[in-house]
Order: sequence, then structure tokens, then C-alpha cells
Amino acid sequence: MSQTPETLLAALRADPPLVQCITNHVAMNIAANVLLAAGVSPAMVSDPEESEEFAAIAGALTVNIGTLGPTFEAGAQAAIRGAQGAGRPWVLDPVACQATAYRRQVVAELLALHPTIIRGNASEILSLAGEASRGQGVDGRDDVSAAEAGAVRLAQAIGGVVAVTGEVDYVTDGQRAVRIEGGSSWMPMNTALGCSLTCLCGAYAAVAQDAFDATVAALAHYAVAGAQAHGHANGPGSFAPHFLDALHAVTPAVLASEAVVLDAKVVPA
Ligand SMILES: Nc1ncnc2c1ncn2[C@@H]1O[C@H](COP(=O)(O)OP(=O)(O)O)[C@@H](O)[C@H]1O
Ligand SMILES: Cc1ncsc1CCOP(=O)(O)O
Ligand SMILES: [Mg+2]
Repeated sequence: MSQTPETLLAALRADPPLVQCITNHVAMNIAANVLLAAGVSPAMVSDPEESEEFAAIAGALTVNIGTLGPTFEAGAQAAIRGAQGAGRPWVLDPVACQATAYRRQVVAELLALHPTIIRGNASEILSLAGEASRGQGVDGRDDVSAAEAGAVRLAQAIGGVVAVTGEVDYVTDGQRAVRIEGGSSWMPMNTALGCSLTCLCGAYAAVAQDAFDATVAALAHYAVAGAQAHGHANGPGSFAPHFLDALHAVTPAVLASEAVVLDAKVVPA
């Protein structure tokens, strides 16, 4: 039986999980604040000396390749070993994976380790699915709808959940799919909000029975908070603090009444 976003937000707030975030230098501080505002404990622990051990005490692990390098790569591989050994979910954010041969090689290695959830923009998901991508560095430039079929194939290939984010988000586990509406056109003008959302997917995965439900809940929480913040802000600069306030203020009851989660087709059927 599926767990609703409001049930999972209540679980998150009742017993806040510890989330190990291996993320990029740009996102480190922003993502930690997003998780704290949402009611979760972040820990940005990535060095190979300790990342495997730490993964066993965290509720979930998130891996983001935004500012990739050999030490980071070794730290991520070790942490994934630790998370899997402890039976914990891990989430991949394939930042700019289409951009260089090094990124393509590293994401191929990470995909072989079966992430529980992948969260990326449409350009990144198209690239992971082996299709042409118009991504410009870390910024997506493709429509979510163009990446939906690729997301389904990718989810089936990894045996996990794929979330494609943009103006309207799409989430699939290869069998089920939904679209999530909301958010704000100022979100892509704030760096690292996608990376931070990936960390929030980890938080929900730590408390959920099912990774699909967890991903839907994380994206719904973000979409509701983003829409609320948009109503109080004057542009991308003032949006950022209002967004943190809104992530904190959203209650299970608010999520139940304001989240827009619509059933979608699984393409190809
Ligand atoms: N035009 C938009 N309108 C509303 N929400 C958006 C829009 N573009 C992105 N978002 C939201 O911003 C968040 C980050 O998504 P995205 O920008 O796709 O990630 P990334 O930063 O990795 O490229 C998601 O919650 C997504 O729903
Ligand atoms: C600007 C930048 N450069 C390398 S990682 C990064 C942050 C990307 O964040 P997001 O994908 O959430 O926009
Ligand atoms: Mg991104």
C-alpha cells in the first residue's frame, strides 16, 4: 500500500533522519540549509577515509557529481558500499553527465551500482538514457516530456526510481508514473536547488517503505514550498530565503491540501 506525501512528512518530522550528502562545492551549504529547514539532519561527509563507515550510521546516502574529481569518486564508491552493506537507499544526482567523457564514465560506473533513486533535469536524464541532450553544463535545456520515455527505460534498467524535474516533474519506477505540478520559475535561477532536492529525496527515502512514494513526497514538498515562496518573493534573490521558510512551514495538512500529484502514463507502455 502506498504512503502519501503527508504521511511521509509526518514520519520525517517525528523522527528526523540523518542523511549523508556527498555533493558538490556549490551545493554543500545550500543543501544543508534546505534539509535543516525541512526538518532533517544533513552531514556532508565524503572523504574515502570515513565515507563507508559513515554510510552505515546514516539513514540514506546521496551522491552528486557536480564538482567531480578522483578523491570524490573514491569517497562516493566507498560510501555506496557502506550504504548497500547496511541496507540503506542511495540517490544519484548526475549533474552535467552529458558534458565530458570523465562524467560519462563515472555515471556509467555509478549506474552499475543500482541507485535507489536518480534525480536529474531532463537534459541529464536524456543523456543517461542514451539520447541526445541539449544540456548546457549543469543547466537543463530540454523539456521534461522529452525525457519521459527515457526515464521509464532507465528506471527499468536500474530497478529503481527516476525523477525528471523541470516546470512539471515526472517520476517513474518503470511500472508507475506521476506528474507533480507547482514550484516556481525562480527555482532554476537559484543554483543548487536541484542538488538540494536530491538530498531531500534521500531524506524521504530514509523514512519510506517504498522509493517511489519517497520521491513523490520529496518533490511534492518542494513544489508546494516553491509555490508558496513565489507568492512572497519579488525575484530569484528574495525567493531563496522565502523558500527555506516555506520548506519549514509546510505541514502534513498543507501538503495534503496543496500538493498536485497527477497520475501519468508509463511511456512506452
Ligand atoms: N519553470 C519551473 N517552474 C516551476 N518549478 C521549476 C521550474 N524549473 C525547475 N523547477 C523546480 O526546480 C527544482 C529543481 O529542478 P531543476 O531546475 O530541473 O534541477 P537542476 O537544478 O538539477 O537543473 C525542482 O523542484 C523543479 O520542479
Ligand atoms: C553551478 C554548478 N557547477 C558545478 S555543480 C553546480 C551546481 C548545480 O546545481 P543544480 O544542478 O542544482 O542547479
Ligand atoms: Mg542539477
